[in-house]
Amino acid sequence: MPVKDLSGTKSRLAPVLDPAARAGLTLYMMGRVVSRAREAGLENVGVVSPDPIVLDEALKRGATPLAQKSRGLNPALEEGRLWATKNGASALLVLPADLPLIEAADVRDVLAEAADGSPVVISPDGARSGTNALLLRPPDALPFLFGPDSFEAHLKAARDLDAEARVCENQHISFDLDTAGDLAAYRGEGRP
Ligand SMILES: Nc1nc2c(ncn2[C@@H]2O[C@H](COP(=O)(O)OP(=O)(O)OP(=O)(O)O)[C@@H](O)[C@H]2O)c(=O)[nH]1
Ligand SMILES: C[C@H](OP(=O)(O)O)C(=O)O
Repeated sequence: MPVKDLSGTKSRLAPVLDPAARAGLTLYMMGRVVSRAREAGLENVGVVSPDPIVLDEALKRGATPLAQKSRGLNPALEEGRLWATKNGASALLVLPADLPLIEAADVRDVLAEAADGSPVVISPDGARSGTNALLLRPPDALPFLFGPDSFEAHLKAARDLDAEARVCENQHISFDLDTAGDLAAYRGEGRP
């Protein structure tokens, strides 16, 4: 799980939340995603971040803190991938921190999609433009192409590599909390 520096996190929410609230929201969401991932039975959860407060929270939640040395999301994920392969992982699941509706059953949904040996499973965001979960088996099955239109980019990379990619449509995973509109929708669900 990649988590940005708390001072820069959730910048699209700046019009509606002050910096402390954006940091608090990020810590809350990441802690929750770590716990749900562990509940789903993932053997090892690693959190890659340059932020010591994030890494401390990761440790408290039972994840392995990975101090990010590079800059940017995809390089951060490469650091996570290196950690996973060094530890003998047969598969790697990338989950962002900002999935406030995710439950253990949703994580299991993604894992189940790969149960018959499919090397790539992708869960898109609600607009089908972003990638909200990416399961790779083995961990180097695809390059990381997070950023604008990453859903299509990951599908294309799989096609180019002749790797079968499954799409896991999951309502909870499709909801990433990015904008003021997302925050309003989240609050509308009666969430804290
Ligand atoms: N370690 C690390 N994680 C990142 C980086 N950039 C984004 N992330 C994480 O990647 C996931 C998706 O991030 P985004 O939605 O692009 O960024 P965000 O900070 O949540 O929101 P914005 O600032 O509004 O883009 C979140 O878990 C982020 O914390 C980075 O440079 N390093
Ligand atoms: C990084 C990006 O996430 P978003 O910024 O769209 O939440 C993506 O899904 O590739």
